[in-house]
Amino acid sequence: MYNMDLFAELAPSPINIIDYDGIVEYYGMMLSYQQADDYFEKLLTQIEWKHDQVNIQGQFIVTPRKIAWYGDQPFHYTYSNVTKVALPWTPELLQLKALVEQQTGYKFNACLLNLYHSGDEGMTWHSDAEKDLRKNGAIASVSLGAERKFSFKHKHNQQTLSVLLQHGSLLIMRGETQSHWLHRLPPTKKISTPRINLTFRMINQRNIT
Ligand SMILES: O=C(O)CCC(=O)C(=O)O
Ligand SMILES: [Fe+2]
Repeated sequence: MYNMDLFAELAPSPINIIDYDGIVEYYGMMLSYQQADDYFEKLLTQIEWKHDQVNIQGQFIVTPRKIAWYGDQPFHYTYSNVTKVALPWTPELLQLKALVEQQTGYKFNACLLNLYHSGDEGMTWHSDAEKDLRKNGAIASVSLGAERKFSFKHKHNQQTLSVLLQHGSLLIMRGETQSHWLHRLPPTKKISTPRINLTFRMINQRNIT
């Protein structure tokens, strides 16, 4: 019998967003709408959200966006010149991690979460290639809440491509994507509701206190 509460069926094969210099696969909805709503509510209240602190060209900036960093061990993760230490997994994060690993076939040992309170908040062009991350490791991105546009820009030819990240969807960036492409979450006036994003990552094991 078809059960609406089961995890939504994935497209038989994910759609590749970029055709060269890396692989970005959009799987569409990984969770049913109800499950996505439930995870959104739980993560919103249970995650230890903190405003992100970044240091850009000597300027210490506190972002309106909130973040959290979780992992198998107290991994250190430094980006924008600020180091974060991973908190232990929550049950919901472990469930989502297991699901993502099952769907993608990759293993992850840490997760960076972002909370964008509205369309006013986004993330500027960057690639996720810090030395703490496994080189060319896969990064799996789960989206919950407001549907937002996610864009890629090639570092040399400036080609730009975008995908809409649905509530409960899964996207994976792998291969040489981070070496050749930047990505961003553009701010938009059209959206006033919040979005949570989880990026499951593979941190090098030596990055422990
Ligand atoms: O919010 C997103 O979809 C992307 C977040 C991102 O690129 C990051 O955390 O590195
Ligand atoms: Fe990123």
